[in-house]
Amino acid sequence: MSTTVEFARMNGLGNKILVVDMRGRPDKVTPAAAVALNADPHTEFDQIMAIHDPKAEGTDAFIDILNSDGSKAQACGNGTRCVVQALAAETGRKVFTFQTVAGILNAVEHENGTISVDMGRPVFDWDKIPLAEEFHDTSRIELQIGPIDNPVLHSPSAMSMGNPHAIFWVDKDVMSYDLARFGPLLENHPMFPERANITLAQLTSPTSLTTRTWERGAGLTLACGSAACSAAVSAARTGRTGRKVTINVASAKPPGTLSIEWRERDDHVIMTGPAEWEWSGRLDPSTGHWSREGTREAEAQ
Ligand SMILES: N[C@@H](CCC[C@H](N)C(=O)O)C(=O)O
Repeated sequence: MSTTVEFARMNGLGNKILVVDMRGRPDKVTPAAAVALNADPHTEFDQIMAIHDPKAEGTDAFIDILNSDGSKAQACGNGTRCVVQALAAETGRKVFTFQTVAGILNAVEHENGTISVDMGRPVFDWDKIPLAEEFHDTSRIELQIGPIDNPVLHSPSAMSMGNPHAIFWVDKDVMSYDLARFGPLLENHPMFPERANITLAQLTSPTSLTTRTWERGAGLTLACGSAACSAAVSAARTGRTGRKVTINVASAKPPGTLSIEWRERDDHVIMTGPAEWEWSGRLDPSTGHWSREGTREAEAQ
């Protein structure tokens, strides 16, 4: 078994993704390798999407997801679109079914290059999100940050999109909040026993929102797909919008949007947006040592 595997540096609206091809091997990308890759400015990332051989009949691959701190994530919308684009380019196929620890995901690449992922059903039960306290209605839970009589952020919607999310609705530009300061406090708040992804959302029209996210295990990111799905669901659940919205991801690079539909017939959330390949290389999944294909840098590594 070779010590190195192929990987691609990709992004979904700027969310930094490493797609690692682990097919045909029994080992995994280790947390130590993830931390080492993230420590290098050339390979720093938000999530690793490790593609493994399928474990269940009818699926194309098992996807193992790691955050940049080496922890595991159950879902990654932007990363899933990157995996679809990589496998579509390799195989010429357009339709894929993946398995993750959170369940089965169906995805399709459209003629215009955008990719739709069926992210499944959101979960609202407090103990499944999970929250530390019982809430009958998780569309608006008791939680606030800032002065007690004038909180900066308060009453988020909580849900699981496979992974835990808290959506704080704000009236001002999402970029005007000090999310780098509040993000870690809220991610690690005792209310979230498995930590949480923290999103600020602003309603910009009856069919559009702007979002900005502090990711569990990765920090401030340029974009987060499962957070955009959660914001869309929260918007519909709290009566702010209908079930189809455009999400303007505030810090996306290049600027861009996601279309989200919380489908009426089965409550599945369908996310549609772009993915972009940047460069490819090889890495050692146990140490994170890497080389870039076709460059001198590769030989120097
Ligand atoms: N960037 C992702 C979400 C990543 C997972 C998250 N950090 C977690 O630990 O739950 C996306 O696009 O959904």
